Amino acid sequence: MGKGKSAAAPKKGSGVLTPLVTAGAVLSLVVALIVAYNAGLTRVHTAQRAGARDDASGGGADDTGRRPAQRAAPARAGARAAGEPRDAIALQAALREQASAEQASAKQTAATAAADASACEDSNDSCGAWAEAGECDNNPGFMRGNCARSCRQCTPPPTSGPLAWMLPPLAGVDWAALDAADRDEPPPSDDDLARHCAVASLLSPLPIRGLHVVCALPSGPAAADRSAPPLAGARLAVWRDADRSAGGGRPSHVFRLPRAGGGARTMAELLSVLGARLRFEWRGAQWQPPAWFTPDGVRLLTVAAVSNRLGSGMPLCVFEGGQFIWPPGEVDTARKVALPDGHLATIRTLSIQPIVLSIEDFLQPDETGHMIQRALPHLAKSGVALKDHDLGKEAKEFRTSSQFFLPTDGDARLEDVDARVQALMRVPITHAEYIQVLRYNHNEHYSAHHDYFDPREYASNKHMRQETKHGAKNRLATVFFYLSDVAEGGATNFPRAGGRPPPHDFFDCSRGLSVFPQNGKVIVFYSMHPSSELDPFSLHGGCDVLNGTKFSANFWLWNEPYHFSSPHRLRAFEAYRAKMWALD
Ligand SMILES: O=C(O)CCC(=O)C(=O)O
Ligand SMILES: [Fe+2]
Repeated sequence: MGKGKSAAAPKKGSGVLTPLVTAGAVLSLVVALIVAYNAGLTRVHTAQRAGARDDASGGGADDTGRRPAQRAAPARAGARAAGEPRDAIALQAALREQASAEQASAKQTAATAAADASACEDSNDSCGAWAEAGECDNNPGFMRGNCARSCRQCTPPPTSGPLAWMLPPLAGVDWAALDAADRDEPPPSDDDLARHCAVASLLSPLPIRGLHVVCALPSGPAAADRSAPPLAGARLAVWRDADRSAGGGRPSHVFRLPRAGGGARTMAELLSVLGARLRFEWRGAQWQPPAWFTPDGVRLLTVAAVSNRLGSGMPLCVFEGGQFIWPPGEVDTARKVALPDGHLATIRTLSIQPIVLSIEDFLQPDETGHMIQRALPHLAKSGVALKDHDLGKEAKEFRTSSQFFLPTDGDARLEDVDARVQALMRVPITHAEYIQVLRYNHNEHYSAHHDYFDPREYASNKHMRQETKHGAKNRLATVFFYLSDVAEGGATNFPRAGGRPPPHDFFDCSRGLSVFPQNGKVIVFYSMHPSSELDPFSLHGGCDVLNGTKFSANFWLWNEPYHFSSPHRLRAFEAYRAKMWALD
């Protein structure tokens, strides 16, 4: 597991925990923590009591136990501008101060990018953290005026040619000359690629949309200037969409980063160059920017962090959708991942389209029984989020199980599972829903559906459209726990696995990939491509239990922070960030 420094320490005066806090501030901190804690639990319990339906409907219902939440919070100490987020939020924000990669890159951009700075700035240091905490939606009046950048209110700069992209173009770069120079350079030899680009395990036999694999080729004399900024003049090889089939294993793009203008000094500039070269698509300001990661999921926040690794021969991954997804490689590719307790789990690719992974050695023997015992007294019939074309139908036409959203706070074993899921997925636990425990009795099932909410299928559902930010925010991945053995039936079936067409019968479990229950088994599947587009091939269902009882659980991770987070999860995220976000 790679290591990196955490983002900069919280600043004094930004509503943040610092060694300088006074006794009064400590007191209000404790009060606010309790308020925030209870507010979170209350919301969840309310949702559960209301029988919140979960999964998208027929041939696609989706699960969520969530309801829009107005945050209750005490007044913030000190002056507060009208509408400024109040204390519980400031506190949540404080615990995550400068937590977001987006914020880090936005700040860097602001320093150097004249292009859109005037139109799109944050006027408060806490904007990024408030945005992470959901305040752009909860408090739009204040936030849009004061935190336009963090709320992604920015409009793209005018496009001025084929290379223009979403972020500021590098001043002084002659793109035409650069293109011509690239064309004139000899392509990298197989030997160079073999020696400097150990990318084989990251590539797949078909495109993985939005995952781009990058390595640095040995620099010629043009890039030997040691005083140059990181990566200025570096020559990169890129496998677009991690696709090894396209060019017979050779990179789809080879290009030099510009030297003029000091090269790409900020992450925004670097992404701008990459976006221009790879023709990233501009999809609107509400989408998160692409992000760089090491192949094992360390988020790289600065050009220095990228440069240091590329320079030492490490291939890197760019995720166009801004969140890490385990590169599936080939079917049967196995990777080891270190979990917080030190032991190694194994991730094995079961399917590439959709991406389905099996996780070995993840749950501990007593944990499955513990989840069942905690959930049992609360189980109630499962619901579904009816799509427009299913309105008027009943949930049981799709799904006949029982369920409970199990809070993890204050339960040491479940807090442990939280920390492990975040470490496994390389996605902050602040992006997670609580654990949805499921029970299927004899003949119970869930017809094939997606776990994501496609806003086009919920046009009449305003809440859903807001919740999904009109498409930019959604469930990214499902970590699925099997909590019991099942004598017969009860498989999870992916009818479109292997690129199959949509099924005619959403209850038919005979096609595609079937994963059979076994106590302690864990799989992961992704509802989004790395580009953050929804993946329709992730269609799946729970097949009839023919003999026995099936207990299982959904652990859903979104591509952005979920609408609330408990103090325990915020702390877990802090620990994660310190280890897995790198500034150099
Ligand atoms: O029970 C299963 O195997 C799948 C359940 C599922 O897909 C869901 O609850 O969303
Ligand atoms: Fe599902």
